[in-house]
Amino acid sequence: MTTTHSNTTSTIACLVIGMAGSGKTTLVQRLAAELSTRDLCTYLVNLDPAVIQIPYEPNVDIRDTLNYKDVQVEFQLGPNGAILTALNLFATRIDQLVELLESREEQVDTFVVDTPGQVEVFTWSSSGSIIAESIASSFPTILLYVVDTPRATKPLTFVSNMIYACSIMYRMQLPLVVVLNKKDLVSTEFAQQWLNDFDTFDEAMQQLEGDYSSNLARSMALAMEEFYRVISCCSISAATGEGMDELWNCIQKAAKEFSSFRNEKNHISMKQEAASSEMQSQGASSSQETSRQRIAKKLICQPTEQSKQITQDTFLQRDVETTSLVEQMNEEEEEYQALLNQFSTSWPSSQ
Ligand SMILES: Nc1nc2c(ncn2[C@@H]2O[C@H](COP(=O)(O)OP(=O)(O)OP(=O)(O)O)[C@@H](O)[C@H]2O)c(=O)[nH]1
Repeated sequence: MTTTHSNTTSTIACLVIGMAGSGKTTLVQRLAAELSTRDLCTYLVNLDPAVIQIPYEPNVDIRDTLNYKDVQVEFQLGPNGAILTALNLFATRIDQLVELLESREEQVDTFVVDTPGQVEVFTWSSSGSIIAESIASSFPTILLYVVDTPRATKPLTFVSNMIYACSIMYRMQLPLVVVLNKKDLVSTEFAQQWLNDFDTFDEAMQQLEGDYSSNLARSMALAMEEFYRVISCCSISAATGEGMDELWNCIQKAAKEFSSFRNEKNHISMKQEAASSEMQSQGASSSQETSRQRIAKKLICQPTEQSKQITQDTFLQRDVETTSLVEQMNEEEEEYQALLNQFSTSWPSSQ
């Protein structure tokens, strides 16, 4: 590393995640190169144990401590199981990684962490959460969710990708930047429009009118509007370097939002703790109260005849439909009561 730490902001940690082949590794390389032209120093961490070649020189490489092939043989696992196990083993040493990063904080502007191609291995595993949470306990940490834009030009694929991004953000409780990659291959304008304006997305969906999946996608896109409001989005080409200014701005903005995400999280857990101690002091009736809330959630999440009907109707009437869903819940008091009894017996009273 030839560059020096700017000392203007505290060191930001970026976790680069995304579907296989979306361009995560290329982005890590590009980001390091771009930031070095601004005299900003990056520190690169590779957490993909199965990658054979990477186009950058990582400062920390999971492959130095774990041999993915040995893990596969030793634990008799398939490729994905071995990646997950390697990550689990690495997570047991996460304190060492964090100590190392902390010791570099003075010299480094940005830690960039490359994650396995199998996105679910990192984002849905305990080890992924442990690694992310440990880094976030020491540095403002953000998620860069890389989208393979040429593969997301169909509304259905696009919305599936966004649902994934949304679920990761809420699971990890970290600010997320959607990075629309490969803009040298396809214009990313369509995606920006779909993110900013539901009507444009709806127009695209009208070509699939009547198809069950199109109704589902519209329904999902509507539900995602809130998520779209809290994320940042930028268009880049990791291959050519186009859009890197915009990306760096988004990273800095997201890092500033990190503390409010954390405060929100603390706020939620404090509220949960307060609710739980109140429940304990109030005894069994409160525990039924909580079960009731859980069941209400369950009923809303389950596809009912009513909700199936909703997916077939125009969403202009969604408020009316939502009201009737609530009414239906009230009508289903009998089923509700049966579920309540079932839950009251199967859930421990402390729940
Ligand atoms: N044209 C173009 N190709 C890109 C871009 N970014 C990445 N690629 C190509 O996309 C392919 C996958 O890129 P990687 O960086 O390996 O993607 P990845 O997400 O790290 O892949 P996995 O780790 O296997 O999931 C490679 O052939 C890259 O050269 C881009 O902005 N434009």
